Amino acid sequence: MEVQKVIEQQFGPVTQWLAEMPKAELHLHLDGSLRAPRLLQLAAKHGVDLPYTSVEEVEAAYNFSDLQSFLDLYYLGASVLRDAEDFYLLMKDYLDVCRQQKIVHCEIMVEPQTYLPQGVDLSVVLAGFDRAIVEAHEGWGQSVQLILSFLRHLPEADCIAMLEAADLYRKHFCAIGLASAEKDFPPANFQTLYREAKNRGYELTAHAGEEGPASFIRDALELLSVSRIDHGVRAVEDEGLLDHLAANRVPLTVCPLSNVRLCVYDEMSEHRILELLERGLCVTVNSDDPAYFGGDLLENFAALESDLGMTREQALVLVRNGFEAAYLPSEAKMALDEQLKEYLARNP
Ligand SMILES: Nc1ncnc2[nH]cnc12
Ligand SMILES: [Zn+2]
Repeated sequence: MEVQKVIEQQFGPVTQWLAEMPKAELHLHLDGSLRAPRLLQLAAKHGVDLPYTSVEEVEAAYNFSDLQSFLDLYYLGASVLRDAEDFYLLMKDYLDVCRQQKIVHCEIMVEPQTYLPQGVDLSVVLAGFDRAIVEAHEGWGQSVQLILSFLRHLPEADCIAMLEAADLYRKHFCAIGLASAEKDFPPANFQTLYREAKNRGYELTAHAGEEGPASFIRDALELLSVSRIDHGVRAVEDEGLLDHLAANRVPLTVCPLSNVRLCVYDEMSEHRILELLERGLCVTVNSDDPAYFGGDLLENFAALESDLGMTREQALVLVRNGFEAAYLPSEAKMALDEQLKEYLARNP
């Protein structure tokens, strides 16, 4: 079926309006965009033994009880990525989604520590990524930035060693981030890493307040000096923090489908994203790990429309927040706003 028909049948009117609207996605782990068919293809190519043999078996396994139960399969999946062609295909598949869903600017989390057990060097990873990024940029003007994301279940010293190894490739990354298991690995453990990254001129973001408490969001802001928070939904537990986030327009890159699939909320109807929006926080919508959580960016917006009654006005503010929160110079943000204005003039 052609894409337009699928959109009309699957989505409500607000999401249909969003489908062709220029948008940004700021919270996307590239390993989390590795879909079952590609996963199986690469596993076969490299002779990697996985506990599944069909797309159906892979998707049946994606039934999570918490963040760790997801991470176990996520790192297993990423272990099939071995050579530059694999990384090219991984990036190309996601950038094709960007083209289909009108994600005109994306900021993608890359986690080189994940590939070290397989002996894959950052130069191999970036060679594959670069080829796909150049093709998408030249092909349809895709704007892409990479975030060098660290794994917080590993010692800080290992993260600093990776930061130093990435010095050779500094120009490829706009920011650093901090991902993986949150509860036992607080922001306070990574102060030297963040200080070193700041000295190198990186923008700073970190996952905080996904499974961890609101105090981790405060700590990420105060101890790590981050300018953006990935997830941050548990800020709702701290009124003073909500006031601070709103007053300072600190962006939260929220991932609704992820939060339900990882049991942060039992149901989408319990999600608080629209309350945060109405309170003046700079919340944005993102897909996190779309291959695992049942939807790309547009499906995340669709869930807000169907389960929370997101209005057109709210949808537009969420899209504008995505541009505001991007790690882009102001001229580039103005160009995105211009594209949005043109779309709105044609599709009021
Ligand atoms: N939702 C998530 N939280 C923490 N680390 C992640 N890595 C990939 N997805 C993640
Ligand atoms: Zn994430």
